[in-house]
Amino acid sequence: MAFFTRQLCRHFSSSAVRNVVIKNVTIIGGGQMGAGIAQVAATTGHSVTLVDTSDDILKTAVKGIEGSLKRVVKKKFADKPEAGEEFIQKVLRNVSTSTDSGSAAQRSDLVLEAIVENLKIKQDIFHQLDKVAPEHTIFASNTSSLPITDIASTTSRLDRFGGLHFFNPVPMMKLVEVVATSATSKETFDSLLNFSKVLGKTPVSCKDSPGFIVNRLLVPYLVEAVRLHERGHGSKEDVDIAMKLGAGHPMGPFELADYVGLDTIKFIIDGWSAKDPSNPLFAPIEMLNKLVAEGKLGKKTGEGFYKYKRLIK
Ligand SMILES: CCCCCCCCCCCCCC(=O)CC(=O)SCCNC(=O)CCNC(=O)[C@H](O)C(C)(C)COP(=O)(O)OP(=O)(O)OC[C@H]1O[C@@H](n2cnc3c(N)ncnc32)[C@H](O)[C@@H]1OP(=O)(O)O
Ligand SMILES: NC(=O)C1=CN([C@@H]2O[C@H](COP(=O)(O)OP(=O)(O)OC[C@H]3O[C@@H](n4cnc5c(N)ncnc54)[C@H](O)[C@@H]3O)[C@@H](O)[C@H]2O)C=CC1
Repeated sequence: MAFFTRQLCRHFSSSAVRNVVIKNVTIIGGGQMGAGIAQVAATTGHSVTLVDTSDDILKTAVKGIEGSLKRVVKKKFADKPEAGEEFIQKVLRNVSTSTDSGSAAQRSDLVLEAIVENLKIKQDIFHQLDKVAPEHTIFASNTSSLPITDIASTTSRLDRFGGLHFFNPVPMMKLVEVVATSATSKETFDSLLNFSKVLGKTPVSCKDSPGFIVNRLLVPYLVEAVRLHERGHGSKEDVDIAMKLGAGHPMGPFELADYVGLDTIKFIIDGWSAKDPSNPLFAPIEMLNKLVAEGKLGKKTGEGFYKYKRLIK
């Protein structure tokens, strides 16, 4: 039946592809974001294949998903630990792993990419997958900062390409920014919007403009926090306390930067700086560059702006 559906879909011209009901999902990248998205998609009954470059990374990703599910069931099944364990096993059965993105994509309604924030690497992956994925398959990127139009440009399915920008930690954060390029079809956009809702998230519609909505506003705030500190106008600790107690943020800017990952932040700043070199917002951030050069990438490596006892997974 799946084979028949695939063949049928191959016969559609791209403009004839209807709304795709997303059931089988391939997620490329099993890091913080990919693992979180896989967890939420599997929890909501999707069949998920998580792809990364090695089995070791994938093992760590699945362990991370299990750990996060344990936190979820502690609440959800507080009085029924056995039902909680059953729930975890049921969700995990919906997740398979692979180092072969091509064969995973062949079985997918949606290929969602959550790999390093590097345009060329993202473009190369989608270029390869475009050749093997069924005609109806929608491609989407979870990029924080790169134009979806640029990522999609190496494929022949511009109408079936959009942005699905999740927030970290994915199981807790309710927002998804659904991004349409000028070429994204209405059917594709509606399918992505609907998928976000089925995941239990609240989607907002975004144009393919730098930073979409949240990061357009968040990045200047985070940059100004670090500049303020570099000018000697406040310690990291005081800046974080101030923004938590004075502005009601759950994390201060330095805590949040460590949580996002300083390598990812550096990719974002360097990428925007290359595009807009005279913009003072993107001038090099010495503290950030030094920490990344030392491999101190934030909470995920145990040290960033702060030191952590327990690594997050
Ligand atoms: C300064 C540097 C300058 C650099 C400038 C450049 C800037 C460029 C930046 C670009 C950023 C790009 C990132 C991006 O694209 C978009 C993003 O994702 S931005 C990040 C958005 N996320 C946030 O803002 C997170 C804010 N924090 C929180 O909401 C909370 O702190 C958090 C929910 C993470 C944790 O809550 P907290 O109360 O602090 O801690 P607890 O550990 O007690 O957790 C509370 C509650 O939540 C459960 N939980 C937490 N994490 C998970 C998980 N992963 N899985 C399952 N459950 C989880 C936990 O179990 C607790 O449950 P209880 O029942 O309440 O005990
Ligand atoms: N960290 C955050 O708070 C957020 C990040 N994002 C975006 O999500 C994407 C991923 O970010 P994170 O999960 O934080 O990064 P991460 O560093 O935790 O994970 C990236 C994963 O991609 C894998 N990978 C790299 N190249 C690959 C390839 N060619 N094929 C398959 N897997 C590959 C890596 O092995 C790693 O496991 C980035 O585009 C980032 O901008 C979006 C929202 C929030």
